Order: sequence, then structure tokens, then C-alpha cells
Amino acid sequence: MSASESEIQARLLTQALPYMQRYENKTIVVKYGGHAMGNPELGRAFASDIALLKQSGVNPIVVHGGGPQIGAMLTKMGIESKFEGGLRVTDEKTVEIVEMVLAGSINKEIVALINQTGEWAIGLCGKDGNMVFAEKAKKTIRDPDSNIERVLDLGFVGDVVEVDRTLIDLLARSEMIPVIAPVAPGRDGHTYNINADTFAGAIAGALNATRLLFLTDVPGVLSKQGELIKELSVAQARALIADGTISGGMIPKVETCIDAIKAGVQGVVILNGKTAHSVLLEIFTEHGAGTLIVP
Ligand SMILES: Nc1ncnc2c1ncn2[C@@H]1O[C@H](COP(=O)(O)OP(=O)(O)O)[C@@H](O)[C@H]1O
Ligand SMILES: CC(=O)N[C@@H](CCC(=O)OP(=O)(O)O)C(=O)O
Repeated sequence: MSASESEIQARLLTQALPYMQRYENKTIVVKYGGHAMGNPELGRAFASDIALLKQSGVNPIVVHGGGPQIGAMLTKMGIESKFEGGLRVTDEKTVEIVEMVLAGSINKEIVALINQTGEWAIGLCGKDGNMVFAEKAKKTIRDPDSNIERVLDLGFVGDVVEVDRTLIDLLARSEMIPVIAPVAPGRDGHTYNINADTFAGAIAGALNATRLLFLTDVPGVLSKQGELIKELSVAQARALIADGTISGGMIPKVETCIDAIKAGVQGVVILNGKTAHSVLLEIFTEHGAGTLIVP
């Protein structure tokens, strides 16, 4: 290593100190989206970022998705994926596969990746420790042609109605890093499939998290010109939805950010999960990595 390289490395490490102090004992919820997964090297980088947060005294909580992976399994089983209002129409057979893919294979893959770093991750879903309860989602959409609002029947898609902090608080005081799949029971005894962004927002809100990070497949919220917007207030975010700059899957994501802030989360960041170590760059460097949405 040359003298200048070691100087740069030393500078980066010392710059991280104030951020490590700022986030000590603070809760950071990281939503790891299905689109950000898949590349083994990036997966290892993500796991080592989460491990480093825990080692630095932060309380990281991972909530993961797996939409594309559920889609691939449904295709394998000859079942067609159907979405309405951005949510998967989930019948009885589909919810079994959703639970198998999310709470089974993907959850354990992430746990294994974190554990390979030497840290201790534990895989959970909303069912564990009565952590999350859901009820059938009440979602309406407005037909763009007729302008008539209609209630969607999405089957076993759930809205989070209760979060019990007991288990998460217990884990925060331990060596364990919770990795949570967005599946939860209803008081009616059914299992519900919950959009991972919504689930992460509800968890972060219930914990009054200091930060909620959404790892997706774009650098953050982009302007009409395609440039990264570094910071947005809730009012500015709403304006970008209204003028069509924010569209598609970014709309529910930004709406979840706004709800999480209203619920008490101090700041929400949308960032690129396809950039190695984006979590560390966001938390421990001055300039951050994505779009910060603040009250
Ligand atoms: N203004 C915008 N800035 C960034 N992405 C946007 C914007 N408007 C729409 N998008 C779309 O939103 C997508 C991210 O949402 P989504 O696919 O639901 O993410 P994920 O699967 O990671 O939860 C981006 O890949 C992009 O195509
Ligand atoms: C109701 C609903 O749509 N649930 C999602 C849950 C997974 C998810 O949200 O994963 P990503 O974050 O990777 O998109 C689904 O079935 O695809």
C-alpha cells in the first residue's frame, strides 16, 4: 500500500468515528429488497455491513423482501403471478409458497451470510414471539378511465395492525441480529403476505427507529432528468408523486417512507442495494449514499 493510499484509508476510518458515536445504541432498520439480492459478492458485502453496524454498537434490524424469488418459485410450480395496485394477489396456495420462500429459504440465506462474518443473526417472521399481527389488506384503487374507486380483493395480503416489541427489544440487548420475513398471522388464524416495504415501515415506526434504509435497484429518488435527489422533505416527496416524477414501485416505497416518518422514524433513506457497502457508506460517511427523506 502506498503512503497516500494508507492516508486515505486512515482518513476514512477517523471520519467514521462521529457517525459511530451518533448511532451508538440506536436502532437502524434495513429493508433488503429482492431486486438487491442475487449477486453473491454483493450479498457478502451486505452481510459484512450489517455485522459491522452491530459491532459498532448500533442495533441493526434486517427486514427482507423476495418478490422476484417468489415469482420464480411460482413459475416453477406452474402458478401465474398476478399483481394489483403493486401487491401480489395471494390465494391459499400462493401464501404457502410465499411463506416457504420468504420465511424459509431467503430468510435462512441472509442469516447464514451474516453468521459467516462471525456475528449472530437469527431468522424470524411476524409469527415469532407474537411480534406482528396482520389483517386482510383494505386497499382501494381508482380506475384511471372511469375515475371510480374500487376495493381490491387481494386474498391473503395483509396490513400490519399490531407490532409487539418484546422479542425485538430482547434481541437488541443481546448479541443477536434479527432478520425478519414479512409474513404474519392474523387474529383469524390465517397467514398473511405483507409487502416488505410496508412491513419494514411498520417495524421501524413501532421501534421509533433512528433510520430506516430501503435497499433497492436505483441510486435513490431520481429527478425528471435522472439525477439523484440527495434530500427530500415529506412535502417535496408528495409533490414529486403528484407531478409524476415518482412513479411505479417508487410510489408505495416513498409513501411508506412518509408513513414511517409520521410514526416517529427520524429519517428514511432510499439507496442502491446494487452498490457494494452502500449501507456503510450511508451510515458512516458524511455524504451518505442515497435519498434522505426527512420530516
Ligand atoms: N423518480 C424515481 N426515482 C427512482 N426510481 C423510480 C422513480 N420513479 C419510478 N421509479 C422506479 O421504482 C423502482 C423501485 O421500486 P421497486 O421496483 O418496487 O423496488 P424494490 O423491488 O426494490 O422494492 C425503480 O427501479 C424505478 O424503476
Ligand atoms: C403483498 C406482496 O406483494 N408481498 C410481496 C412480499 C415480498 C416483497 O415485498 O419483496 P420485495 O421487497 O423484493 O418486492 C410479494 O409477494 O412479492
